[in-house]
Amino acid sequence: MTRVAVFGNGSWGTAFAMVLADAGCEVSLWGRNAARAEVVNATRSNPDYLPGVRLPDGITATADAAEAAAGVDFAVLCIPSQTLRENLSGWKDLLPADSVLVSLMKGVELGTAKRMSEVIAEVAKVPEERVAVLSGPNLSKEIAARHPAAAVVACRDEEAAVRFQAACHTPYFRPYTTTDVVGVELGGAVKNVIALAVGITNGMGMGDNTKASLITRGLAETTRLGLAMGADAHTFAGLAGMGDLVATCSSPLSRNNTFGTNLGRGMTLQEAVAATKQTAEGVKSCESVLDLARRHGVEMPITETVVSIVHEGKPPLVAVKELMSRSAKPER
Ligand SMILES: NC(=O)c1ccc[n+]([C@@H]2O[C@H](COP(=O)([O-])OP(=O)(O)OC[C@H]3O[C@@H](n4cnc5c(N)ncnc54)[C@H](O)[C@@H]3O)[C@@H](O)[C@H]2O)c1
Ligand SMILES: O=P(O)(O)OC[C@H](O)CO
Repeated sequence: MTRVAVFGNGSWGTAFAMVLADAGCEVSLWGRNAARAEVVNATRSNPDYLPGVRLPDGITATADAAEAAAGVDFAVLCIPSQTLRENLSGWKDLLPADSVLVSLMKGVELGTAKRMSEVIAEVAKVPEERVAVLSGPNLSKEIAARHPAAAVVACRDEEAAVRFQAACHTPYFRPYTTTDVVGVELGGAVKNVIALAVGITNGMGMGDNTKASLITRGLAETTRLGLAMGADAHTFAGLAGMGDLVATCSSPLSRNNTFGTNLGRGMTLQEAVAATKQTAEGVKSCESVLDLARRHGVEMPITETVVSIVHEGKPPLVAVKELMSRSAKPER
C-alpha cells in the first residue's frame, strides 16, 4: 500500500489527505498542534478547518513529524509558503531517501523569490526529479464535499508524476501530469494575486466585465512571466492556469478573493488580516511575484497595482484609475 505523509492539517492539507485516503493510500496527517491531532483521531473530523466533514479511516493524525514520515513513499507539504524553509529544515532528515516530496503550496518565497519546489530541493538537498507539485482549481471545501474536480501533477521526472497521479486519483478527483513544474507553480501563485485584484474591484462594487478583464489580462501577465522563466505557454491555458484563475476569482470560498473584497470595501490591511482566519498566500506573495517579475524584466501591471494597494496604502480607486490610464497597446 502507498504510504503518504501530509505535513499541514489546515483546510487543504486535510481535504487532500481525504483524497489520498479515498484513493487507497495509508495517510499520516501531521499538524503542529498535538491537541488538534488528538481531536482529529478521536472524532474523525477537523472542526477547526473542515467542520462537519467526516474523515476516512485511512487517515491518522499526529503532531510527531518522525512518526508521520516513517516509511513514506510521498511527503506532501501543505503549510503557508513563507514557513516552508524553517519547517522543512526540521523534517528533511526524517524522510526516506527515495521518497518524493510534493508541494501543494501556492506561494513564492519573500526575499529569495524562489518557487516552493526550489525551496524544497535546496533545503532537503534532493534532486529536482524527487520534487513534485500539485495545483489546479481545488477549493478545499468543494474537494472535501467530493465534488468532481481536476488538477495537475508536475515533476521533472514524468514517472514520479505518474506514480503520484495514481496515488491521488479518485472517482471525484482527476489528476493530469506534466513536466512543466515552473508553469504549474507560477499559475498557482499568481492567480492568488489576481484574485486579490478581482476581490478588490468586487468590494468596490464593480461587476463581471471588470472581473473577466482582470482574469484575462492576469493570465496574460502570468504567461509573460512564465515564458521568461522557461515555462510552457500551454500550461497557462490549463488547469493550473486558467482553471485555477476562474475558480479562485469566482468563488466566495477563496480566501484571497475574500481578502481583496474586504480591502475594496474599505478595510485597512490590518483589519483585513484580522478578518482572515486562514492562509491568503497572495497577500505576501504579491511582493515576491513582483520581485520575480523585476528579476526577469517582465511587466506585470496588475500585480504592481495589487502591491501598491496592499502594501503601499494606495487607495483602490486611485490605483484602478492609474491601471486603466496606462498607454494604449496591442493585445498580447
Ligand atoms: N484551501 C484551499 O482551498 C487550497 C487549495 C489549494 C492550495 N492551497 C494552498 O495550500 C497551502 C496551505 O493552505 P491551507 O488552505 O491549508 O491553509 P490553512 O490556513 O487552512 O492551514 C494552514 C496550516 O498550516 C499550519 N501552520 C501555520 N503556520 C505554521 C507554521 N509556522 N508552521 C507549521 N505549520 C503552520 C496551520 O496550523 C494549518 O494547519 C497554501 O499555500 C494554499 O495556497 C490551498
Ligand atoms: O482560498 P484561496 O484563495 O487560497 O484559493 C484556494 C485554491 O488555491 C483554489 O484552487
